[in-house]
This record gives sequence, structure tokens and C-alpha cells, in this order.
Amino acid sequence: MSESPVLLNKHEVERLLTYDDLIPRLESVMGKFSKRDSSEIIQPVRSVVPIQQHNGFLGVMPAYLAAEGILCTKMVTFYQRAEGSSLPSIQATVLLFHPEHGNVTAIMDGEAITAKRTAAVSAISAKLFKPALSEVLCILGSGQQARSHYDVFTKLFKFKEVRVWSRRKEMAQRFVNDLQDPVTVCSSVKEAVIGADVIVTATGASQPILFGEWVKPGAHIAAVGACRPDWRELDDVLMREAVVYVDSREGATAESGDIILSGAEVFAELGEVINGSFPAQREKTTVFKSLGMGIQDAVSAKLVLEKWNSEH
Ligand SMILES: NC(=O)c1ccc[n+]([C@@H]2O[C@H](COP(=O)([O-])OP(=O)(O)OC[C@H]3O[C@@H](n4cnc5c(N)ncnc54)[C@H](O)[C@@H]3O)[C@@H](O)[C@H]2O)c1
Ligand SMILES: O=C(O)[C@@H]1CCCCN1
Repeated sequence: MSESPVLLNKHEVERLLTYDDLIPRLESVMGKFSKRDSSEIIQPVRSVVPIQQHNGFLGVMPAYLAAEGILCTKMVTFYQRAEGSSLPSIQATVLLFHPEHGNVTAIMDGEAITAKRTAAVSAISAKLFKPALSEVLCILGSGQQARSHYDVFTKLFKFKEVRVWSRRKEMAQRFVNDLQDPVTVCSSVKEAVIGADVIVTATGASQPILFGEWVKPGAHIAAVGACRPDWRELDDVLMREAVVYVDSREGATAESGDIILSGAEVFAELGEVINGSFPAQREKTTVFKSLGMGIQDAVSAKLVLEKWNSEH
């Protein structure tokens, strides 16, 4: 009955998906999600299948956005890789369906979508929660997410200094070598975060690497890694002292070791702040704990398809 689905590779998705288009769509969908109107949005917490003998997981992330006419699922694998492995930790494919007929309309790379939409959501958190005077950005990790976060944070905000730390210093050095602007390579997490106003944690760590005692009061932390209930990036002190925001309360309480194991209270969802139902406590130390949501992939994929359609 239907035409063949559009197939889009990583290069095409990267080209078609811009932060300028993406950020307003993400703000809008996160706000709608937080209203919990199931006639508008259905997005269950993702299903995760552990692949124990290979240190991996398969996640399936469906979402239906009725008003936008988007029916979508991402399938994503995430593996804990040895440092320097040539294989990406995250690999993903996104399927868009025709919501009325159920046929697949597009099959596209999900790596670029995951990299960009995650960084864009963190940037929205920084817009709302970072201190009014934010001069120093610190990125922990030097992988795909570190790079997309670097790109969008330095595009949207002006920092006097950017620092990066990675488990192996040569990986941080390689990260910096690919950039135009100067970035300081740090030898330890402590050195990287002391005095930082905005900190991005984008590592594969399963134990805390960022400790509250090092964090400048009032700093904003966008915490992107540690997406399993028994994994940590942030210690108890930081989690309990900061005002904690999340992308989804259900996702955070099911999947975030930083929240579950620290016993930290979730103050609000990002969408609830966007909607004005909870305040952005910018003057306090804030953590935005990101787990990733199917609705973010859904609006990103729709944007990519719209752009592609406009060219063909
Ligand atoms: N919140 C979200 O929506 C979302 C989306 C995608 C990825 N992630 C998570 O973000 C993290 C980074 O993903 P990526 O795609 O950049 O992966 P990547 O493999 O490209 O980079 C991982 C980085 O983490 C570092 N690392 C790995 N193990 C570590 C450890 N034990 N201690 C300290 N550093 C360690 C590596 O050196 C590397 O710099 C992962 O935890 C991933 O699951 C979250
Ligand atoms: O939201 C995502 O796409 C990722 C998948 C891997 C685990 C963390 N979250």
C-alpha cells in the first residue's frame, strides 16, 4: 500500500539536523510531556535487555505524539568498551511510522540523533540553571557526547575557559586536537572541575567520578552518563546537596543509579520548569540528570524527515 521508507545514513542525519531547529522542538515536547496528557503523548520508560556476557544492553524507545502525528521508535545498543576501542559505545536506528496506516516511512541512523538531541537537552538545562556569570565550562569524558556537548555549549554560551578531562590523557588531547578554539586538557577530575561554573559528565563510568566537595557552589551539572540503576557518575554529597532536575521522573526513578542509590529527591522535570510550574533555582548548585527519552528522538527524526522532504 505504501511507498518504500526513506533511508538516511549518519552523514545525512548529521547534515539535516541543526541545533537551531532542534532546540525549540525539544523545549516544546519536554514541556508537553510534563503535562502528562496521554491523549497528546505516550512514551513508556524504555525497555532494556541486558546482554551480560558482552557488557552490553539493547534499549527500545517508542513514542507517540498525537498532535504532531509522530509515531516512532529508536532501537539503541550501548556497550561498555575498552578505552580506545574503535567501536562506538552507542549505536542506534530510528524508525518513523505513518501514525494512521502503521507503515514505516523512514529508517534513519540514530547515532547522530542521540548525540545531538542529548546535547541539545543538556544545553536547555544550562540555559535555565547555569549561574548568571558562567565563565568556565568543564567536560568530563572525550567521546561522542563530550563532542556534541562541546559543540552546542560553545555555540550557545560564551565561556572564558573550556576544560576537558578523560581517563587517558591522550584521549583528551585527541579531542582537543580536533577543535579550532583552545581547550585546557586536565590531568584529574578535581583539577578540571575546581572553579567550573558548568560541568558536563559524559562518561561510561559506573562508579562516582565527580565529588560534591570539588564543585563550586551554584555550579550547574549536566549529568548524561550512568544510565543504569546501579551505575554512578556523581557522589552522594553532590546528589543530596544539589537541586536535582530530571528529564522524566519515571525514567530517573527506574534507571538512574545517581538518584536511586543516593536517595536524592527529584525537585522537578525540565519540562515542568519550561511550563513554569516549578522554578529554575539558578542561584543554587543544580544537577540535571539526563537519561534520554523516546520523545526527543521522535521530534528529532521528524525534523530530519521534514528537511529531507523539503529537498526532494
Ligand atoms: N542521557 C542520554 O540521553 C544519553 C544519550 C547517549 C549516551 N548517554 C551516555 O553518555 C555516556 C557517554 O556516551 P558516548 O556516546 O559519549 O560514549 P563514548 O564511548 O563515545 O565516550 C565515553 C567516554 O567515557 C569515558 N569512560 C568510559 N568508562 C569510563 C570510566 N569508567 N570512568 C571514566 N570515564 C570513562 C571514555 O574514556 C570516553 O571518554 C554513556 O554513559 C552513555 O550511556 C546518555
Ligand atoms: O537515550 C538514549 O538514547 C541513551 C541510550 C543509551 C543509554 C542512555 N540513553
